[in-house]
Amino acid sequence: MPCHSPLIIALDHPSLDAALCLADRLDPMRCRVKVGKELFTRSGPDVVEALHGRGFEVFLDLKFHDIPNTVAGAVQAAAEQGVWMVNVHASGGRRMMEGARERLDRHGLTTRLIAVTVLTSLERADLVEVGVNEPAETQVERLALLAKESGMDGVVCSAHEAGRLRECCGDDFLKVTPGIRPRFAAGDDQRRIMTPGQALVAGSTHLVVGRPVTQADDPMAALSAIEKELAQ
Ligand SMILES: O=C(O)c1cc(=O)[nH]c(=O)n1[C@@H]1O[C@H](COP(=O)(O)O)[C@@H](O)[C@H]1O
Repeated sequence: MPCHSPLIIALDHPSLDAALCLADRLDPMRCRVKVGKELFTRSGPDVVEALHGRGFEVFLDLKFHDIPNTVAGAVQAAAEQGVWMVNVHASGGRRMMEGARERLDRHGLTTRLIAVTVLTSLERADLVEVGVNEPAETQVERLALLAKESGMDGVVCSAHEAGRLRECCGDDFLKVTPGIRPRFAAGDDQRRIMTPGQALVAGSTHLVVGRPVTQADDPMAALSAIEKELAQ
């Protein structure tokens, strides 16, 4: 059964056992799960298979960024594992994104393909240091429009930019927003943050939540508290 919740829980755990231990405390009808770089580098495809076996839809968050041929192959490999969603960096450029799209289409793979715009941990001063002399929201909009033109199903952005992207890219274009901090949680290393309720109102289609759930004494209770915030 497909999951209808907008919540994606980031399983940023150092081992397969730790990730599955957390997954076993969650309900696949009430959230999807995200497998990122650390977990995948340690556990490989086994973790994806184990999560599928437990009924979860998986967002494989490896943020591919390389020459077009390499990224197309990596995206295909991810999609062939049956993951629900995979991502690349929009700053890899049009030909990289188009190549990934074309590869999925050619093989009839329906995995959602999205592009990261500007990481939610970056603020103005960080962008200036890497040569981007514009506000984050301007760069996010530029990369989102490029991602849309290049055939992406949506983008990763902060909820602060979701509303503007709804206007320029449409409702159907996915806005997957990390940097979500429920009222009860700390900000950690995130910079462009919002509460779950505010993020949905702002135009996010999916909310990525990690530490506020995974580090909670009772992860399912934390998830319930977020659902309650969303219902308000
Ligand atoms: O692509 C992502 O998921 C991502 C993009 C981004 O801009 N910012 C961001 O935090 N993420 C991921 O979202 C998750 C956020 O985790 P918490 O900060 O613990 O809620 C982490 O797994 C990050 O890798």
